[in-house]
Amino acid sequence: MPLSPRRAAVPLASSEPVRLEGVGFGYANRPDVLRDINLVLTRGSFHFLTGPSGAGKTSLLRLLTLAERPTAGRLSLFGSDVTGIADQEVPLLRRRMGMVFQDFRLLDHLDAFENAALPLRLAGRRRAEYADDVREMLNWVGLGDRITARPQALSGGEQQRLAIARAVMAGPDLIIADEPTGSVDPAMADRLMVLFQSLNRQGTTVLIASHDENIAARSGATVLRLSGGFLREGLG
Ligand SMILES: Nc1ncnc2c1ncn2[C@@H]1O[C@H](COP(=O)(O)OP(=O)(O)OP(=O)(O)O)[C@@H](O)[C@H]1O
Repeated sequence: MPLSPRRAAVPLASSEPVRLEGVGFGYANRPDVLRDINLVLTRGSFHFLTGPSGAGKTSLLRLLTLAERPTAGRLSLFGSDVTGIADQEVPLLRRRMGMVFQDFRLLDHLDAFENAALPLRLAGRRRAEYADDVREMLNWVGLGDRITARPQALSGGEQQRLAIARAVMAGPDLIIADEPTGSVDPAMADRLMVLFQSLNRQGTTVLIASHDENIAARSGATVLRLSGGFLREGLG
């Protein structure tokens, strides 16, 4: 098995990492993208978010990672109402999340090891404590021989795997991943799913947005579907 991320010893403040009540969202001067979204992700749940291109999957994830604020309704994370949270309060909350973005957002001046180790460094851990774990994780995602490579020297698929390694490295309470297997082949996609599932079994709440309804169905996770701005459960 891949990893045994050291989870924080502190108990979770809430058994509901995510709660949306009547949440709406729209970009300026455009029709609303999300309407009356009601969703609770309980601790240790695993959900896929599907829906056609443009349905609002990324927009919903951007609300959850606090890159955007709802234009209606109420959003709570880890038991706190964050609907109107101030920007300066966001980084601390984000430390409890592992985020995989569609454009990866790796740091170009850091090599693969340092990128993957970033959440551990931010958590104040010492390199000697985490170096073996980081190497083990990079091996697991197939980057064992690319440890000293900078992101710009990695292929799209390798960057995606590195972004996932970074997101899961510190054993976050909540993983929010946007098309995390979009740039890898099916065998690697299944391997990466094992990583998410292994963390999920340890209590991490996982939400993955994906076009790939096959991988969603195979995962056995609850599937949520966005269509016309509304959310419903189930495939198709
Ligand atoms: N920054 C923005 N400003 C204005 N409109 C936006 C912005 N980002 C997205 N949109 C629009 O919001 C709608 C939802 O986009 P979003 O990226 O959330 O969909 P998606 O389901 O993630 O799509 P995809 O599967 O193609 O990534 C689309 O109509 C899109 O054009």
